[in-house]
Amino acid sequence: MSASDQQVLVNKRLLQGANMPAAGAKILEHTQEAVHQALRKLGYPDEVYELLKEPIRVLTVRIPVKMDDGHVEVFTGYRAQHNDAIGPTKGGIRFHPDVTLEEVKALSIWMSLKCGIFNLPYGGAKGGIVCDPRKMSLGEQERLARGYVRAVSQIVGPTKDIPAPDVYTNAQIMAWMYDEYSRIREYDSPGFITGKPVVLGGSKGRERATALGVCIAAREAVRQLGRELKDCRVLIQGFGNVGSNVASILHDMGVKVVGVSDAGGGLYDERGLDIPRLLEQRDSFGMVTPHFRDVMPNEQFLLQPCDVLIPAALENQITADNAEQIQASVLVEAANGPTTPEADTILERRGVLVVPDVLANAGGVTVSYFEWVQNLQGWYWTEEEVNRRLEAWMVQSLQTIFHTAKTYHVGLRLAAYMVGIRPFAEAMRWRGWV
Ligand SMILES: NC(=O)C1=CN([C@@H]2O[C@H](COP(=O)(O)OP(=O)(O)OC[C@H]3O[C@@H](n4cnc5c(N)ncnc54)[C@H](O)[C@@H]3O)[C@@H](O)[C@H]2O)C=CC1
Ligand SMILES: O=C(O)CCC(=O)C(=O)O
Repeated sequence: MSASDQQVLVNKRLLQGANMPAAGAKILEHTQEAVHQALRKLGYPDEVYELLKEPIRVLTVRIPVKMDDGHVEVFTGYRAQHNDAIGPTKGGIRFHPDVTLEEVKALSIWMSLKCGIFNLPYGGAKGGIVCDPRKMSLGEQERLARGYVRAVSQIVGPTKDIPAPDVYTNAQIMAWMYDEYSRIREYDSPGFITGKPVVLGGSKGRERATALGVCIAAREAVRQLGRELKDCRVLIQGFGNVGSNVASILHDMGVKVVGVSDAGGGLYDERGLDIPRLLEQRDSFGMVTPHFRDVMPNEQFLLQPCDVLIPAALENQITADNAEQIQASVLVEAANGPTTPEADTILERRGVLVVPDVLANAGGVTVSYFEWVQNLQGWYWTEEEVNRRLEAWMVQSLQTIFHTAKTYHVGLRLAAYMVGIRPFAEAMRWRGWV
């Protein structure tokens, strides 16, 4: 990429940054509309929607952190708990400069939908801190992670709300948070958080679980079109926890991965990329393109020839601006919210099969649930057991959504919202809330 191309990208990014509150509000609005539509289709009255359209609890916190140069920086963080009618709430914590309250609220609703689809005994939650960990030392990240736990400690816990990793957070950050929470409570509490290192009670298989679920979803979706995944060319946007593990699993399955990208742009080779080499070169923030000169802008990357496109980065990547030109016939949403509603309409008209995020990427929270169960029992499973259960739960949930879509003559996204939201409406009714 030339220096002027890079400058255009930087300017675009800055502009996107300036628009973040509006983008977050739009995501929340669209999520609310979809939840409303699903509830109406199921025949629930509007008072059910009134309670489900916003999280029942949201906490905004200010976290002072002593930076390495001695000055104190104050970070803003959020925790949104969507609904606790079924059980404690559950969902990841994101460290990212573009985090907004509205985005975190929408993400908490999506977490409820995932838990509903997979019959997990949880409601959804999500956390976020407005920060850029790529520009912070490990010590600064640790102080921020511990400060966040102190700030939200009243509303989280193994029977209240159980966090996990998300964008730019990982097993190390979960370990610091677990340690801080255990110190505050004065007892060891591994069930407080999932996605921990295995030696601290993390589940075997959790690190790859989201990606494994995505690959199973891709395999089953392609079969719906009468094809096999091993005969498809796959393009993956994002090379972090999810994207890189998707690439690794597909490579092991003998599938040709023709493109991968990160925040710096994309790499494409129609003969298939050397995935093991890219995995070795990738850094802890999912960057691999700095090792290459022939890097294309992300906008161009998404339009490259492929059969299956797997967005595994951030929201709003497939939009009305590029949906007409996307070449894939199957799109599997590994990221949360990668497709805008306008793009969804275009893709549906074009006959592209879209497996929605709340179905495709819920392997992560499913194995987080397995981790929590193992922590509560003190009885740990082998990786084979974890993967076998995940495979069975994924296939069952995919079949349920395909079947619901056919029965109600709706698209997969609306079917997923219907299946995901129904348990909350029912639980609230039994409890006498509505
Ligand atoms: N980690 C998990 O278990 C789960 C993650 N997800 C979702 O999957 C997505 C990715 O999450 P992780 O892999 O955990 O995050 P990560 O922080 O490990 O990786 C993010 C990747 O996206 C890339 N990226 C950032 N901005 C980009 C841009 N503008 N264009 C292209 N690439 C860009 C980064 O360079 C990096 O490769 C997010 O939407 C997350 O919410 C969903 C379910 C579970
Ligand atoms: O593992 C979890 O509990 C939540 C993962 C997550 O944040 C997500 O699915 O978006």
